Amino acid sequence: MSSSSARVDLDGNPINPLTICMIGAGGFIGSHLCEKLMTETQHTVLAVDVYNDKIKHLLEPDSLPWAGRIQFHRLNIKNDSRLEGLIKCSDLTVNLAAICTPADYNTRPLDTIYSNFIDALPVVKYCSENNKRLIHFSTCEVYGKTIGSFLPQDSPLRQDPAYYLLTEDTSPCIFGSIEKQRWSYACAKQLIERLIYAEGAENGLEFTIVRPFNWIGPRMDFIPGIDGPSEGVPRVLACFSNNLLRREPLKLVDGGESQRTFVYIKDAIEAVHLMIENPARANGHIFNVGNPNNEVTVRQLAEMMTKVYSKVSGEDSIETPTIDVSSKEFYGEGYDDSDKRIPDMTIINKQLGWDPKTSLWDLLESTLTYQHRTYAEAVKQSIAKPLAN
Ligand SMILES: NC(=O)c1ccc[n+]([C@@H]2O[C@H](COP(=O)([O-])OP(=O)(O)OC[C@H]3O[C@@H](n4cnc5c(N)ncnc54)[C@H](O)[C@@H]3O)[C@@H](O)[C@H]2O)c1
Ligand SMILES: O=c1ccn([C@@H]2O[C@H](COP(=O)(O)OP(=O)(O)O[C@H]3OC[C@@H](O)[C@H](O)[C@H]3O)[C@@H](O)[C@H]2O)c(=O)[nH]1
Repeated sequence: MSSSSARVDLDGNPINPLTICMIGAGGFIGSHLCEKLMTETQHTVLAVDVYNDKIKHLLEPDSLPWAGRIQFHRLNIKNDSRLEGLIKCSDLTVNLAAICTPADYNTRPLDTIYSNFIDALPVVKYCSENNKRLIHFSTCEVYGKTIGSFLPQDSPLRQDPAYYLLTEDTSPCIFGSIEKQRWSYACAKQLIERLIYAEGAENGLEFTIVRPFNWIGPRMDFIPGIDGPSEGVPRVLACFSNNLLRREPLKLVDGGESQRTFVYIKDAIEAVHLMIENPARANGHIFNVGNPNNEVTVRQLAEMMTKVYSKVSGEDSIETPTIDVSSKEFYGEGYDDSDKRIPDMTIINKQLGWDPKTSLWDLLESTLTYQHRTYAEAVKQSIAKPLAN
């Protein structure tokens, strides 16, 4: 659908075309957000990233209906003076750039802290100094562990939502000790949130902070040895997809007992779209964006992915579909985990009327269909190659 000038916001006001500086546009979330903005709006995107593989289909050929509304700028925001100019000539900046894979948090803690805090500082400063609106991507991980996880195992209070529901304005943020470097990411994200909030309070920065709760879907991370390093460890969707494609057991870290709520990327992108086009309702807010109805343990996720993959690939599952590994073996020293993450949806529902729609089974079915179509042949060839040599 192409938009017309008749599009209106949630309060009935016409939506004017915006120029959006999107930093990290070449990543998983960025690629879906660019796609949405190109196909359903008249906004222009200045797409900033060091990579563009995931948005190549939007950049060429020149005959695409949105040609001229998306420009790719290959730059590293760590050290590029062009950044301020791009922010200055935009109405809005969306900052997605970050190191955000848990395998990096305890093995590259310095890069993680620099990427999530230091590198975001100039973005906040340029937005504040030039009176530009900022939508900054934080994380659900700022909540850390739940209060409930510190109660005795048999305490009935563990069942009380007050002890596990994560609410933007009231929940505490509970991290592990300093040598649990897993929390360096969460801590850096929390400090940049606090800085953005302070820029709003002292200097009038118009901001929105997004806390994503495990958004998943096509183009998430990479398949090791196919479109990423063989030894790389992506997030769980890609790890399990890789295992399924290679017909290997899925590895359950520390028994797969941690719980997550997964939201379909396309539902989540709807929420960001609403934030972009409804500044009066989104400015000054922190929003959880997740799907509380899609809660599973990691073990249940593995079991469901195994079933769904069998259905979409037509292959029977292997005899031992999962194996247990310790977190030390899988991630190395200094790993720790969030126990449970249920987003409170009250604020985003009240401000933007947003609710997630897609069930976990349905989102896995469309995602694993994509994974199978995109990677199965390449994985088969990469497995066959060493034998042929
Ligand atoms: N996907 C999720 O479920 C999730 C959950 C919580 C938080 N987040 C946050 O959302 C944001 C986007 O996440 P994603 O899943 O799309 O990750 P991603 O890794 O796919 O995308 C991040 C993009 O930023 C780019 N980037 C990083 N550093 C850069 C730099 N210095 N200069 C230019 N580009 C740089 C990377 O090349 C990458 O394309 C991150 O801030 C992340 O912390 C995502
Ligand atoms: O092969 C695997 C991979 C992962 N896991 C487990 O699966 C769970 C989810 O792991 P993910 O790699 O998807 O990442 P997490 O949910 O822990 O954090 C992520 O989500 C929030 C974002 O801020 C970050 O992008 C990232 O930190 C963890 O408990 C992890 O230990 C496995 O059991 N096996």
